[in-house]
Parts: sequence; structure tokens; C-alpha cells
Amino acid sequence: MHTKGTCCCSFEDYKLTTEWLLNQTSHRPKVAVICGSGLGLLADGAANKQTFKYQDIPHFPVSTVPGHEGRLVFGMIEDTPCVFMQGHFHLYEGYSLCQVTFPVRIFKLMGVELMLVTNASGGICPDFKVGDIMIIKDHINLPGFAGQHPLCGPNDERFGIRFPSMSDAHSKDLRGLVLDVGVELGCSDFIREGVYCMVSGPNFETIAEARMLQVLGCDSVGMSMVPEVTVAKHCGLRVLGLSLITNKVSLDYSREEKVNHEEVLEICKMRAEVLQKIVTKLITRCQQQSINTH
Ligand SMILES: O=P(O)(O)O[C@@H]1C[C@H](O)[C@@H](CO)O1
Ligand code: HPA
Repeated sequence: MHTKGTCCCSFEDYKLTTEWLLNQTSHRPKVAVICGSGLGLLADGAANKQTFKYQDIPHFPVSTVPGHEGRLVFGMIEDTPCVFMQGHFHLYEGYSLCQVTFPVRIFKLMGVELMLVTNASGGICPDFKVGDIMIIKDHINLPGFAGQHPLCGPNDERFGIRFPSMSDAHSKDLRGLVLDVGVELGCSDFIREGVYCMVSGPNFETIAEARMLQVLGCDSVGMSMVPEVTVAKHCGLRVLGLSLITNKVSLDYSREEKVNHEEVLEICKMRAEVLQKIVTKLITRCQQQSINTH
């Protein structure tokens, strides 16, 4: 990789990695699933799996956070060829946003049409409970406001336009489908919809910051997802984000409890199975309705 503006990857880098993967596997994924902290087992339901460690894939960053296995898993969910990222990358790990979003453009070049992103976040909306699954209706790119944006730097038209719209970043059809799937699986009482805000981390929010985010209209806050969604939308992928509420964000100075990463992972473990069922059913329903192909 070389440095050019704020992007450290050239089109040739993306092509090299894509061609390397296409030569190593006969899978041709149509759906990509990015698994956030502790959610790697979303790939467990796939058949005919083929796995690559990130460290063995040219130009791929490696995962440094507990709960991120650092593996790319190709496999079939019924008739749909999928690729799962068991672990993704964060700004706070020291990666540039170009590195954080590197896999998204690889997926695009491999022929992926639909990207599902999962992660963990802290609930700000007072109605949310720990263990709720929030369908991301919209997001606030807080690092983006400060110039930490994955599309800053020279624009490569082979991926997308200079000034993409983000007003429909999170597919309305897919959001509706998750609600239907929730009813079918009998878990609609813990499926919510809301606005997700990304912060860079790695510290959890101060109470003043959390209160500010609440005033801004954020329902949950986390440290990932928005760069991947932005790059996916820029290159024409359809996107759905699901965020697991792993803790309630402190909005009150009298509250004693403090969030920690172990607790985040524990809640992810508790909900991973049901999230896997939702993701699997969603992919199957997309295939039936061909919702992923336009
Ligand atoms: O990868 P995600 O966004 O799910 O990870 C969450 C946010 C931080 O990386 C970490 C905090 O516990 O978990
Ligand atoms: O409370 C939180 N804040 C930021 N990121 C998070 N990821 C899980 N919980 C949180």
C-alpha cells in the first residue's frame, strides 16, 4: 500500500487482493456479513465453508481486539453465496479509515450486492434495554464531522461519485424485512429501530458526551460501522445495520455502574444465536424476494 492523500490503498491494491481471493476460492459471494465484537459465530450457520485468516490475505489488516477472530469465511446460506468477516477494524486500533473499509471494496469487486453489518453499542434511548437489537435507521458520523471520513482524499470514480447521498444509506426494504423476520421468529419484543452514532473510542463516553449525543437525537453509540456503511453506499451496495445494545450508557452522575468490554462481549454471547437466526432468515428471504439484486 502507498500513501496518497488520506487513502493508503490504490485501485491496484484492491484488485490484487480481490484476484488473490478469487484464485483461492470458488465461492462468489452476493452477500457480505460484517460481524462486530463477539458476533463471529454468525458464520456458523453457513454450509460448505472456506476460511482465510486475515494475516494470510494480501493487504488485509489484522484484528487486534478481543472478540474479533480475524477470519474471512466464505459459505452458503441456503442458496445464497455469502462471505462473513469474523471481526472488523476500528479507528482506535490505529488503522486509517482506508484500512478500516478496505474489505468493503474487495467485496464490491468480488460481486457482492448486499452488505449486513452488525456491532455492539450502548443504548442512549431510555426505552432501550440491554439485549435489544437495534435496526439502524440512520446514523451520525461524528468522526466525519471532524474530517475523519473514509471518502476524504482523491475520489476513485471506479468505485463511486465524489458527492454521494447518504440520506438512504440504510435500506428501507431491508429494515422492513427484519421487522417481519422478528415477528416470524417471535423476537419482535426486543427488536427496535433507531439512530446510531459513531465515536472513535476507545474510551466509553463521559456523561456530558452521552447527554450531548442524546440531545443530538442518537439512540445508541458505538465505535464502528459507519465507515464501512459509507464506503458500501458510495460503491452502490445495499446496506443493513444491526446493533446489539450491550449496555445502557450512563446519562446520570448518580449512576455507579461502569461499562467494560467484557460485559459487551457477554451480552453479544447471550444474543449471538438469535442474531444468527435473524441474519440467516433475512438472507434467505432476500434470496426469495431477490431483494438483494437491485
Ligand atoms: O466491533 P464493535 O463495534 O462491535 O465493538 C464494540 C465497540 C468497541 O469496539 C468495543 C467496546 O466494548 O465493542
Ligand atoms: O456504551 C458504549 N459506547 C461506545 N461504544 C460501545 N460499544 C458497546 N457499548 C458502547
